[in-house]
Amino acid sequence: MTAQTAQRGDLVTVIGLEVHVQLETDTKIFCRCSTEPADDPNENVCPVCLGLPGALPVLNEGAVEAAVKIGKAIDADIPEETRFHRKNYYYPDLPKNFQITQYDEPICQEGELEIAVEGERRDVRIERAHLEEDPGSLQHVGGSIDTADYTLVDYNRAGTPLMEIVTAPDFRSASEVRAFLAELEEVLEYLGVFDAGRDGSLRIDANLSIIESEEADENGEIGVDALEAANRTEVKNISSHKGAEKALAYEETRQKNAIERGRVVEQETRHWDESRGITVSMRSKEEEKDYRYFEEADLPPLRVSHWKDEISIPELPTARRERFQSEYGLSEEAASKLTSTKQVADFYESVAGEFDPDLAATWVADNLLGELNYRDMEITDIADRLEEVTRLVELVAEDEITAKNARETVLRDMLDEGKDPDTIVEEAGLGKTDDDEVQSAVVEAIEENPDAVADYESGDDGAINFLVGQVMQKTGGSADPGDVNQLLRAELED
Ligand SMILES: Nc1ncnc2c1ncn2[C@@H]1O[C@H](COP(=O)(O)OP(=O)(O)OP(=O)(O)O)[C@@H](O)[C@H]1O
Ligand SMILES: [Mg+2]
Ligand SMILES: [Mg+2]
Repeated sequence: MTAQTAQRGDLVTVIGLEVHVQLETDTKIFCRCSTEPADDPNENVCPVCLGLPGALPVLNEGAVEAAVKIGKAIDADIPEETRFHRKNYYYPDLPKNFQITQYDEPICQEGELEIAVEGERRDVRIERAHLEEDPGSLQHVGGSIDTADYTLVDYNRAGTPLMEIVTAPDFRSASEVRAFLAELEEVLEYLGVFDAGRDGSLRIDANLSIIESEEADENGEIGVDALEAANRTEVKNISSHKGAEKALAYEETRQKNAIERGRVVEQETRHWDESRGITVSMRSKEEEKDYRYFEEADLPPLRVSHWKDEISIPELPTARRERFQSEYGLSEEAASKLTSTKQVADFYESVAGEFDPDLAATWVADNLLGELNYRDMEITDIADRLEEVTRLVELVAEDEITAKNARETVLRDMLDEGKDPDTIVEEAGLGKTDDDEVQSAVVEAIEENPDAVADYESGDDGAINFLVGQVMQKTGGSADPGDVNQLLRAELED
């Protein structure tokens, strides 16, 4: 970082994230209540997740399995043994007045995640990732958190398994944060431990501080002492990538303005108010000692050392992206699109295995994803119809229908009307017309349009397009326009 520009150039933005990921398990982390979205508030609850006195937690094996998968994916150290602690705080979303979480022996330590920023790859360090229970959710009625008339409490969410992933303060801009969140979500979905479509499944606390560039060394690196000494704010209540970007941009400007005016940035917890697009001060930052962490005596320490050998994870997006380029000769852009979710990548590979990889790429990346996107759908919405899509690609590969008809009629009707490709081809008469029929349409078009023929013969090459149009009309659009063009020219030569 060189201090060439005045004032603002002298300040470095430092960001670290705490990302709370809801793990996809059937039941909650310490009881057997369902994690499915419920119709009514306080429906999926029991003495354990309501925190009634005397109720005892039992750890959900599925949550630990998911945590180990995440640990392997971020190349974290998974210790011999992991423990749970009580983090004490008083707030209505948590009826026990403590949250069962992990403290100094979390299930994952010191991992990393590779991201690409402006074409350059680099690692973001993950300090730790630990398991904990989600608190209940609060609904503020008649305003925001600081202005509401009253607040309703819903414990359906209480006890949903969470993985809190804590990054090192390695980000220097909101766009790096965006790249990280996108990559993280992709990885989590590949692992099958997370559903991005679920409301509130990813919630972010964003920590931001502004540090004078004099604190940085010649490589722009800022030392641990300076990072620790800096006053940071922690912005809570961010539930989307967009929200994170906006909240960080707001916070960056707010802190820089304060510094430029000679004011001190308070170390505090702030709340992101999505509807107003601002962060508001909530409280001074609580310190570790405020939480009176102590060991959760109701849960014995858990030996996890052997789990990592027994649990396997699939090929991850970055590796798969690279393999798609080398194995199928795809561009980086196509490979990225085709690996954006595991389902898309798996489907691409099944199609590429049967037909030409390039044709498969056009069909999956451009046609299918394009039409799905237009309809606000995902590949998972047509999971049971992928065989039909493969059949459609086969019809094109075997030259039974034109690519244009396949794309513009068959695929669209498949998605809009739920019919299978063969039925659509038959009903709409899209099967490629046989050569005789095309040939006689060519002869007819020439006989019926002497003016266009005369124009063509006197050197107006454009007149051929009119004749092509006539033939296409006669064959109901099922002839190949390029072939028709050739046939017309050949016929007119004679
Ligand atoms: N100078 C800094 N500027 C911005 N972020 C920082 C800075 N120093 C540390 N951080 C980030 O702050 C976060 C600290 O999270 P951690 O969960 O360890 O502590 P906490 O926020 O105090 O605890 P809690 O879980 O109770 O919120 C990390 O994401 C880290 O990268
Ligand atoms: Mg934290
Ligand atoms: Mg925090």
